[in-house]
Amino acid sequence: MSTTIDNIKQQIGENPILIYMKGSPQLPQCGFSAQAVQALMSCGERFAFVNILDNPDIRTELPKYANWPTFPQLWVDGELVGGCDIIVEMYQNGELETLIKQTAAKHNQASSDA
Ligand SMILES: N[C@@H](CCC(=O)N[C@@H](CS)C(=O)NCC(=O)O)C(=O)O
Ligand code: FES
Repeated sequence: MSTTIDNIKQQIGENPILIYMKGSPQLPQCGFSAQAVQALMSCGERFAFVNILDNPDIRTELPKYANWPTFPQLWVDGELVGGCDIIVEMYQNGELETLIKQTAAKHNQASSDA
């Protein structure tokens, strides 16, 4: 039987750009998730999302695993980048787009080499 933590690890391992949020990118259910996903979408690359309102176990377990108490959470290349404040700040200073574009390019390269 796979545990919630196994599930989380698999999601983080398989998706180089992944946001845990409340609601969906098209219909965020909280202003923090809305701001964060808007910044992420502005970077123009594909990303995965998990709606934690549909996944109460992940909502409970991920903050402990991540050592980060709140949502949204942006994970890039298996590492926690941060929540809304950090994402918006990185978007405003250009770091988010650089990180997202580099990550997308790296993984597109990896899959075309495979
Ligand atoms: N300052 C936080 C704002 C996010 C936040 O406070 N999220 C709260 C309200 S949406 C949260 O996730 N609480 C835990 C929960 O709802 O499970 C950030 O930068 O991400
Ligand atoms: S759901 Fe109330 S602040 Fe995010």
